[in-house]
Amino acid sequence: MARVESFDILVFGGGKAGKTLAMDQAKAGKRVAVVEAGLIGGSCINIACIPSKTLIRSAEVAHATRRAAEFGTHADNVRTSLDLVRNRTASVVAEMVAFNQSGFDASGFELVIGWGRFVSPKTIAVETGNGVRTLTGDKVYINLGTTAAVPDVPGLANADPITHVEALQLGDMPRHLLVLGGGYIGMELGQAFRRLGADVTIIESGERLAPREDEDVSSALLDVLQGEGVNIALNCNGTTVTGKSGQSVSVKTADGRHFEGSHLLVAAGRRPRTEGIGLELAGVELDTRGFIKVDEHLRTTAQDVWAMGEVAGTPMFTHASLDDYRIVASQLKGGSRTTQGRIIPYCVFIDPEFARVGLNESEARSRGIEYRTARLPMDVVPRARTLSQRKGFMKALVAKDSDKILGFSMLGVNAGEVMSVVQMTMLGELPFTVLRDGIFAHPTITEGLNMLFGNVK
Ligand SMILES: Cc1cc2nc3c(=O)[nH]c(=O)nc-3n(C[C@H](O)[C@H](O)[C@H](O)COP(=O)(O)OP(=O)(O)OC[C@H]3O[C@@H](n4cnc5c(N)ncnc54)[C@H](O)[C@@H]3O)c2cc1C
Ligand SMILES: NC(=O)c1ccc[n+]([C@@H]2O[C@H](COP(=O)([O-])OP(=O)(O)OC[C@H]3O[C@@H](n4cnc5c(N)ncnc54)[C@H](O)[C@@H]3O)[C@@H](O)[C@H]2O)c1
Repeated sequence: MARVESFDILVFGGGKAGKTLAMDQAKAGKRVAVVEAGLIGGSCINIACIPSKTLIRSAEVAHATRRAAEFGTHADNVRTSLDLVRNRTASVVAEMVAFNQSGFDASGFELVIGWGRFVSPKTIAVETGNGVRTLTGDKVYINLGTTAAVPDVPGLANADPITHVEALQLGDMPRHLLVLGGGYIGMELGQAFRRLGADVTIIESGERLAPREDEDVSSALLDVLQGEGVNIALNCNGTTVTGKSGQSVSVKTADGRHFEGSHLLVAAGRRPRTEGIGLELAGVELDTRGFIKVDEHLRTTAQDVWAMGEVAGTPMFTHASLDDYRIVASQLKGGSRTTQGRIIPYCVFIDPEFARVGLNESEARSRGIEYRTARLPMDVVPRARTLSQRKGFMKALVAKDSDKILGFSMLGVNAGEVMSVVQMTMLGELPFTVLRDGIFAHPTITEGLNMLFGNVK
């Protein structure tokens, strides 16, 4: 039996929650190790949020340059070099990785690079470049994330589809990008590649984009994307795939539609990283969807083992994984923070952005909550006019029998930032009248909240 190295805290997977916990505990004087396959800083900075938002910014510049004449400037012969876009993305990622690495070094935890798997309760064998190391922890925290799901569509796996990982590293412009899935990744990357110069077709099995949002949101998202020439095919069921991504690929639907492209990006949801890593040897049980079963304190079914982030079924956002860190850190300090009742906002980084916090109408209805609504088209917000960014709307839900804000949705320029203002009002349990009557600087997008909440009847 290999020598077993003991730690106070052993973190399995260095995602947002895991790396933050490791730094925090190492700084507090604990002996801490993190087992990480190779992404220094986790998915967000290497292959997900940061590279995608960097690519999206390049796409915004390309789009704005093409619209330059509208603003009085002529920019002829606009062309995009995807290799330069890729280099910019890679350099932003490299800076973030270096920044994370220096934070890790300063905190003093041990980063063990290699593929890990449980070999017994609270004990992980890691295949490092220098042989296998076996580590155990008094307390173990699992933060392994998810990978792109490849749905069971005939011919799909054989077509070698790309995922977000490869899409964010392409150096040659796809002639025609087919995107399987019209969710967050499909919408964000679909619009970005269209703006960078590719033809794009999004192939979505559902009857509308973003089905968790209200129907008015789904149809506005459709208008925005179609308005820029993204071809969107809904209700695509019984699909089959032939050909190879990177050469020539085609997708057919059961009702006879047929899409031809040069590349196929699969963006059809996520799969937890729970297979083949010995969770059964550790006593860690899974739920019916294959995610790690946790309680509201993020405790797994194994003694002194917690799970955090996407692998634990937490909503798939970096800020939600960070809040999982807060929950486990609070327990280490004798606190009682839990996952119950937390408000997790989100923002889809299409342009204009879509952001939501709290309930939308369909959720309020399905929970039997009575509400009042207010709606405001972005077109009437003065700042949106000065920016020529007039698409979209704001919508708020207010309780029927009190002035409590129940939720806010916005498709519009700076939606993520405006949403945060509403979120602070909700966190402070302030009435909607604070946003109706507060003095906001003119002309900001946020001042639209005066008009929006003025529309609450
Ligand atoms: C394209 C894309 C864009 C996104 N954009 C946003 C966004 O704009 N905003 C937002 O909030 N969220 C976004 N997300 C979601 C966000 O990236 C995740 O929710 C976030 O990174 C939290 O992940 P995590 O902490 O669960 O784990 P991760 O960050 O995925 O960390 C898990 C770590 O475990 C390691 N690992 C896995 N298995 C093993 C093993 N057996 N041995 C050793 N190490 C292992 C992995 O290498 C990885 O580093 C995006 C996701 C994608 C895919
Ligand atoms: N801005 C952000 O915060 C951001 C950005 C990207 C990703 N994310 C996170 O990552 C998660 C995963 O993103 P995603 O886009 O992969 O998943 P998603 O769940 O958002 O969307 C997947 C879409 O694929 C469709 N689909 C599934 N199987 C299909 C099939 N066989 N054919 C056609 N369509 C099919 C689904 O109906 C759905 O609309 C998101 O849910 C989100 O939590 C967040």
